[in-house]
Formats: sequence, structure tokens, C-alpha cells
Amino acid sequence: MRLIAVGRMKDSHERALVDRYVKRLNPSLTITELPDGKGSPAEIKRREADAILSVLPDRAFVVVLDLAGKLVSSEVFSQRLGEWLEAGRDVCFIIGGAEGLDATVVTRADASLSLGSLTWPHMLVRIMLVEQIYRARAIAAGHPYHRSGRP
Ligand SMILES: C[S@@+](CC[C@H](N)C(=O)[O-])C[C@H]1O[C@@H](n2cnc3c(N)ncnc32)[C@H](O)[C@@H]1O
Repeated sequence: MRLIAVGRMKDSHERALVDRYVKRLNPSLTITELPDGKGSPAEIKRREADAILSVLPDRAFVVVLDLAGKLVSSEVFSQRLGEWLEAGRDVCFIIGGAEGLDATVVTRADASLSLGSLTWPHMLVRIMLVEQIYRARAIAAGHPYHRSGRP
């Protein structure tokens, strides 16, 4: 699996949180950080989109993190992720920068995921996404990390 994310995570506490989950993931997750775009908001989005699309592997199964994306439970996310992995394509998550994702990236996506209707800073989204990927794989493996709390 891959994660393409705009912006460098400089804060060591944030990096430690990401590492906490990434080091336990199976299959592994490779994170590619892209520099923040420069210029007007529209130019920033277009430049970041060019950079994102240029590093996407061929045949990637692209999942964008988007406010307007699909809202799913952790259990459903676990099931979907399992299906995407079994399909054998390179599952590639994308998190935008401060201006969000350009329409060209959203259009390229095979799936979209929302973490709710609140707007989160992209570094927090990265932390929450890797936790949810870890949780999804724990659910798939029957590991007690996840407790649904509901019948
Ligand atoms: C600060 S947000 C960008 C906000 C931008 N105004 C927009 O409408 O997308 C940076 C990135 O974090 C991700 N993001 C933020 N909140 C999210 C949410 N609730 N669900 C999914 N992704 C989110 C998206 O990938 C977004 O491009």
C-alpha cells in the first residue's frame, strides 16, 4: 500500500504517531510526501495535482481522502480494503494539502473516503488514516485491537 501526501510532517510527535501504526501494518505502507504547491490557491492545487498524478504507480487503485467522500464504518472500510488488496492493484491513498485536492485527482480516484464533515488539518488526517488502516487490518485478522462496542 502507498500513501501520497502533500506536505512534510516535521513535528516529531506527529511522526511518532504515524510510525506507531505504520510499523505494525501488513501489508506495509510506503509514504511519499510531496512539497506544498506555490502560487494562487488554484495554482497550488494544479501544481500539487501534477505532482500527485506523476508519482502514481501504473494500475494504482486510488483512494482519495475527501470531505465529500464516502462515510463508512471501520468494519465496512476493513471489508473494502480487503477487497481492494485482493484485487491485486497497488492501493494508493491520497491526502491533499491546505487548499484541498484538485478535481483532476478526485476524478482519477477509484474510491473516496471521508473522515466526517469536519475539515481536519492534513497532518491529522494522515495520523487518523494510518490508524484506520491499522484498525481495518486488525478487524480483518480478528485481532482484539478493534472493539466495536455495538452488537
Ligand atoms: C486542510 S484539508 C483541505 C481543505 C480544503 N478546503 C478542502 O475543501 O478540501 C487537507 C486535506 O485533508 C483531507 N481532509 C481534511 N478533512 C477531511 C475529512 N473530513 N475527510 C477526508 N479527508 C479530509 C483532504 O485530503 C484534504 O485535501
